[in-house]
Formats: sequence, structure tokens, C-alpha cells
Amino acid sequence: MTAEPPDAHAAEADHLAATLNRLEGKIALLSAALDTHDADYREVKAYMAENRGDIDPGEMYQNELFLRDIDAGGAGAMRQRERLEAMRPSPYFARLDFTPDATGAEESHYIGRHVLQDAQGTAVVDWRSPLGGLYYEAEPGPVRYRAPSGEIGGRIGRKRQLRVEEGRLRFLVDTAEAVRDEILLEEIGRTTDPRMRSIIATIQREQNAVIRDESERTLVIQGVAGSGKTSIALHRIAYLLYRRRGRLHARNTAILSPNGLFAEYVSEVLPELGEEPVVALDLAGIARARLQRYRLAFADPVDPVEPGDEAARERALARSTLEFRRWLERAVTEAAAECFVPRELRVKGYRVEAGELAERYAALAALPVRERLRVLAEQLCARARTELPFAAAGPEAGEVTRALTAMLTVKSAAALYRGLYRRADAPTTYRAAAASTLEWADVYPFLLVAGRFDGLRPDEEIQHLVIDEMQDHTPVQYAVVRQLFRCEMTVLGDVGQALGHTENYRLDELAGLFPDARVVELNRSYRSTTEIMRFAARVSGRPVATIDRRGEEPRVWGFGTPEEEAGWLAEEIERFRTAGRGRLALVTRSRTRARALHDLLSRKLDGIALATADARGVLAHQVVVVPVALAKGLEFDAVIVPHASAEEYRAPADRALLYIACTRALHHLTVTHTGAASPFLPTA
Ligand SMILES: Nc1ncnc2c1ncn2[C@@H]1O[C@H](COP(=O)(O)OP(=O)(O)OP(=O)(O)O)[C@@H](O)[C@H]1O
Repeated sequence: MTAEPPDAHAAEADHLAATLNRLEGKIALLSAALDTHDADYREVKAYMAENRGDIDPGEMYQNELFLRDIDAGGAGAMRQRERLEAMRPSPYFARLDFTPDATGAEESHYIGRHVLQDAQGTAVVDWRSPLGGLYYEAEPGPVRYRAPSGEIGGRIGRKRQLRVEEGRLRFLVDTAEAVRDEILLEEIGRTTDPRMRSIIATIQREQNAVIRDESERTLVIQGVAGSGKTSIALHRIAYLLYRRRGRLHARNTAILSPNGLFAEYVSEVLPELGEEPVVALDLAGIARARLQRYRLAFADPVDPVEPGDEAARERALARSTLEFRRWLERAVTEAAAECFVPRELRVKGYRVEAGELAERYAALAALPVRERLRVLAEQLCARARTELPFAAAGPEAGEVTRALTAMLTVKSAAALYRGLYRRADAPTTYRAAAASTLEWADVYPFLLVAGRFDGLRPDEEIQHLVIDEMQDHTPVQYAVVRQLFRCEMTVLGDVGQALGHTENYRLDELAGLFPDARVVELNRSYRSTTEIMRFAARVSGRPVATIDRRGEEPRVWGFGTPEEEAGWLAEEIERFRTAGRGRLALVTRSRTRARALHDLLSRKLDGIALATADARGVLAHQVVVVPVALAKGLEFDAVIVPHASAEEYRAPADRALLYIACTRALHHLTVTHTGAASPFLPTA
């Protein structure tokens, strides 16, 4: 770190004023171009309307093409103007002084959210450009980097962090580190927003490497709570959209989110980075679309932390293991082989021996059953054409397929699926429920089997899929998702934050589900104070590195009765509201608990929100009651974890729930209980 020169502030303030002028100039130019576009558009439209009937089809077509061009140009200019307008409050956040070996002349590059170019040249470079990358990863001294024109060598003379707000330079620091700690500390010490924000000004070196990974393999990011996984995944999308402009569009990129609340929480990051929001997917939505052709409905997932049907919970857990996926794949492969029992085929006088059918069917084992029969029929018809006498009418593929289909002992994917559980090697825990509606736990196993029987058409739109909360998906769900989305993926999560409805995986087991996986681990947490993370690490039993941001020690309060606990919670909420700093969440173990606590507190206080999977806008409330399952991925200035008794959190899986709840807090954490405290809570 080096101190800033004494006159640096004045010089940078002048530079900022000049840049803002250039920005306004560029915005004015674009506005003028847009006015011309509008006028041209109106003129051509009016001409076409007036002369309809007189214009020949060729000219009409030309005019339509012209209109389309004007339209596309206008939309592009509009988007560019919006991006530049968004730069007004803060056109850049850093300066990089670089001397290329080729010229020996030092150049100052300002780095911002977007590029700003005008007749004078480049005023601001995009954070995703090669020079932007250099800023995040290199220190002053000699460097080499890859630019579109080839590799460039040179020397970084200075890296300067500039804080510009509302168009004014607040402060600047020169630094040797990618980002000086105080600036990062200020950034993460702020109060939380109801929506996640971008982090471009303070991306850390290890995070930058993940964002810019272009190996086109499946990237698996294992990171402790608050290590920035979700932020990184979103910045990675913005980076890829920039790098592959024209080839990759937001509509080709999707995020598989755990729930609607989370999807809403992260929805602002990409627009803030000037990109369109990407497609939001969830496992239930994907399943619903795929099950339509089977006219199959399915029940909601069994919540592992709700009181309820124990047998269903066990069936669900049994289907979440790696062992189950291995068994299912083996069983369906065998069943698909056995369900075709060939007899001699006779169509229009053409005959094929049963033995040959069996051999040909076996050779097509890589295809779904129905596809095997179709290909087999085509092979036979092609051969018939060469063998039959010239005048004889040969069999047609359709009728041969029908004759072959009649040799199937199983007529549908549903029958094939049910049959698997009757196999001698099916462990009793895998037995299916006797119901017409599929249990949620059966949905993806069924889809896997349906894929082997009827085939599953892969999605053709999505080219990059982000899967968040990876530890909460089952190996069978991954097998199906992999079949449906044969694209590049970023898979992220924390094996320490499993919700308990899947088997607990080790990282290598999880990564092993992707044949081309590259695993990155992030072990530093940026969200919570050191005190909160130390407390949470004792809950989880795993050490965590933090940014050294200090705060108050988390508090653990025991009460004699639930009424006393509730009374204190109400008082604490009032105190929080009076202090008026940020947002408070009361994080409960289950949805039932959240509802009950919300009812109880609402009798004492007004304006307390309850988070449910489909409630919108709930995170904008100052005080919200939220179950752990929905709190995942979110953050709040203060968190209270009520009812943390030995009764409530005692099973091994509860440890992760308590850890997730505690790590939602940025600045303040309080845990309350009646009776004995949970054994997972640190004792003083
Ligand atoms: N480099 C950074 N600069 C500033 N803030 C950061 C940085 N990295 C992460 N953060 C902040 O840390 C918080 C946690 O980030 P994020 O939610 O992406 O982490 P996560 O690993 O997905 O967490 P969890 O697993 O707990 O959901 C966010 O407020 C994010 O803005």
C-alpha cells in the first residue's frame, strides 16, 4: 500500500468532471441518433401506409427490412444510452496506470461498470475487459496479459481505488493489493439491501479467477457461508455475456434457484451490471413441463423439518443417495433390455428371425427403448429394400415399428418405473408409495426412467446453467438435469449447509456427478463479522477464515418459559425498530414454527412479515420471520434465532440448520431458547 500524493485528490476531481462531461456528450449524441431513428421509422411507416397497393412486393419487402434494421439499431442505441445513464452517479471505481513495453509511454485506464468511448478515445474501460482483469489480479510491477490483439507485456505503475458517489469523488487510495482492506470493510460493513448488489469495485483475486474461468467445463464452487458464491456466479454470467457478446444472450443463460424468494433476492444483480435478467428455473417447474405428456401430477416435497409422514420422509431420503442412483441406473438398464421379447417378425411377406431382432436391439442399448425400436425398424426396412424382388412392395418403417412395439412386455414409462420396485434386488426402503399422484421424491427417478423409455428431449436454448445450493439436489436429479441441459454449468453450494432432505455428500462425491468437473473451494467469508463467524464455526464444527471485521459478540439468552421468550422477542424487535438500522430476521427451524411465531408476535406488534416461498416483496420489510429453508442464500443486518433449545436442534442434521440460521447475520446475532440450550451452541 502506498500513500496518495498530496495533490491527487484535486487532479482526480478534475478528471472526474471531464469524464462526466464526456459521458453527457455521449448520452446527448445517442439521444440525437435515437431521434433520427424515430423520424426515419415514422417516415418509412407513413410512406408504406400511404402507398399500400401501389408498392410492388419487392419494394415492400425492402422497406420491411429497412424498418427492422432501424428497429434493431434503435434498440441497441437505447440499451447503450441506458447503460451510460446508469454510470452517471459513479462512472468508474478504479484507475490502473500501465506502461506497455511496446510504446514505453504510461497510460491511465479508468475502470467502471461499462465502457465509455467517444471521439477522443476510451474514457472508461469495462471491468470485464482484459485491463479490468489485470486490475483485479496483478500487483504493481512487470506483467503480461492477453488482449484481443495478442499477448501484451508491460508494467503496472499504480493501482488506485476511487470512491465516486452521486457524481462526486469521495476519496481515493493507492494500493498494491487488488483491493485495500478498509475499502472492502466499508463495503461489507454497510446495511443490507432487500436485493443482492453487485460487487465489482471490490472483487477479490480468488473470486476474480472463478468469474473469469473460461475452461468451458462444469465449474463446481464449494464455498463456506458468505464466501460470495452466488455473487460470483452472477458476475460470471455477466462476464460470459460480455465475452461472448452476439453469441450468448441472457435468454441462453439460466439459474436453477432453490425457491422464488431467492430468485427475487438475486434478480437485481444482472440488471445493475447492465445485462438482461436471465431465465429463472426451479426443479418443480422443470418437472411439471416434462410430466405434461404423461398427465402425471406430483405432490409437494416432504419437508424434512416439518412434523409429518415419517414413512414418506424415509422414502424421500432413500431416493436421495448415491447408492439409489447407482441401483436405479443399473435396474433401468436391465429392465430396458428385458422388456423387449422378440418373436419372428412378419410384415408384408418379409420375415426376420427373433434371434436377429434380439441382437440388433441389444446393439442399440445406448438409445431409449422407443428410439431403439424406431432405428431397428428403419434398419430392417432399408435391408428389405435391397433384398426384396424389384416389384415387391416392402414393409414401411411405421408398420414395422408397430409390430416391434407389440413385442414389448412393458407398454409405458410409468409401468417400467413401477416394475423396477418389484425387482428382487430392490431394497425395501426404495418401495414406491401406493398413490396415483407421484410423490416428489419419485418425480426425478421417474423422469430418469422416462428418459430411458421414451427419451427426454434436451433443452436447445440454454447454453450456460447455474445451479445454486448444489448440496440440496439428489444424484438422480443431477442425472436428469444433465440429460436435459447438455451445456456448460456453474454448480455452487456448501456441503456444510445441507437441509437434511438429501443424503449428506462429501465434496468429491458431489463433484464426481459431473464427469468434467473442475472444483474450486472458497474458504473465506465476507458476510458476517469475525465474532459471528467464529460462533457459527463452533456450531458447525468447521473453521472458517473471515475478513477481520469486528463487531459485538453473539448473545445466547435462556428463558424460563415460552411466554418470557416471546415477550423478550417483542421488546427486542421494538428496540431494533427504534434504533432504525437495517433489517432484522427471526429465523426458525421450520415453516410451521415460522407461522406460529409470526402469529404470536403479530398479536403484540404490527408490521411483521412472514416469508413464504411465493410471497413477493417480503424482504423489503424491516422485520421478517423466515424459516431456515427459505433463509438460505439471504442475509440480514441482525438475526435472532429463537427456540434454539436442545429439543428443537438435537439431531446431527439440525447442526447445519442452526449454522445456516446463524450465518444469515451481517452485524448482530442473538440466539434464544427456553429449557436447555441446543448442544450445538457454543458454551461460554
Ligand atoms: N468481494 C466482495 N466485496 C464485497 N462484498 C462481497 C464480496 N464477496 C462477497 N461479498 C458479500 O458477501 C455477502 C455474501 O455473498 P454471497 O451471498 O454471494 O455468498 P454465498 O457464498 O452465496 O453465501 P451463502 O452460502 O451463505 O448463501 C454478500 O453481501 C456479498 O455482497
